[in-house]
Amino acid sequence: MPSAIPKANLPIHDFSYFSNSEGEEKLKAATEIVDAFKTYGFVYLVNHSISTEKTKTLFDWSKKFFYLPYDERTKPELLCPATDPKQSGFVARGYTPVGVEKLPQNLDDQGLKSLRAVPDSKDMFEMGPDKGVGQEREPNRYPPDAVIPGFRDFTTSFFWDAHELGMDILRCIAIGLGLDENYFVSYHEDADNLFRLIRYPAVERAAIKAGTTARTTAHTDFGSITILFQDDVGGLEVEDPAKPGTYIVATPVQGSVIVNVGDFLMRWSNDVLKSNLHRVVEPPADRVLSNDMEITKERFSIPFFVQADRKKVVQCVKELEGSGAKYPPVSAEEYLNMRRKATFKKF
Ligand SMILES: O=C(O)CCC(=O)C(=O)O
Ligand SMILES: [Fe+2]
Repeated sequence: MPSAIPKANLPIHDFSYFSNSEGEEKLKAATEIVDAFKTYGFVYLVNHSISTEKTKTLFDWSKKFFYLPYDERTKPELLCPATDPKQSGFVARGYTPVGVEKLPQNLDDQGLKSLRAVPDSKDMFEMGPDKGVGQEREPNRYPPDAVIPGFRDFTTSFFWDAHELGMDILRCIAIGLGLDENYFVSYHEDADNLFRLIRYPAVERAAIKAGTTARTTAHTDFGSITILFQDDVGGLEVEDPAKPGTYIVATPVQGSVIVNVGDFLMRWSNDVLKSNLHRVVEPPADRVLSNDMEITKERFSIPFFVQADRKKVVQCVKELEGSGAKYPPVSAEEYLNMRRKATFKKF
């Protein structure tokens, strides 16, 4: 007997119903998950292929990294190239200090300037694949093994577990949309994904409330899908499609991953799948350290951005065209570079 599915404010599904079934059963499980992506753009999955134990160990490694001395994290060879004005690439690898990335809500947003005036209070460590075109284009930037022994091996192994889970989810989406199960997977052969460890430092609650600092302002993700691991602090919210401008609290659910559709896949699906706005706000009151200042707890989260092979050109899926394709063909490279360019402060 599978155990009861925990409760959440957004759809939550037992992924083993998809992974461990065939035929009609599999189709039913996939259709339910795809329905959630059509409506909310977000779904929680429990009983997926990555164990709670391994995820917990990943968070332990993330803490170890962010607790390294500041000088170790900010060595020039470790800093993300996108933070360096002399570099032309927009490739995320290595360490990004607090205040550099600002996720825009919308590329044409008139308010982008004022949004950017409020720094996102977070720092990040990002990795790509350890082999293949993604690695050749921009090698990973790790601290020396002597500084944090085992970090590189563990995160590399986790990268491939998350990639496999991503491919299973893309199969599920394809089946749920009535397509060949490898329709999307065949555009993700390079595993050119982005794996991001985030630390939101403890901040004054009043500052988040007053809007003088933010955790992550409202944005959509760029890629195909995002698989998010979060700790138990909370703060993630997803826009309520029934009431735009209001948000649903995406409470932490142990052992789950939160999966969301990115803009690239939304475009590719001719807007059948929804890429939805989300943000990270102050955590609930009980996650505030009790002292005079009301400092919110430090929060750790780990998104894994599944991204398509850069050279492949996608056009709106024929079967989803309805009364016509809404977008011209685009290569993943063109699209992702365009989005990334708008993300970093210096550009
Ligand atoms: O920290 C989180 O929970 C979400 C982060 C996020 O949305 C992102 O990095 O795109
Ligand atoms: Fe996001």
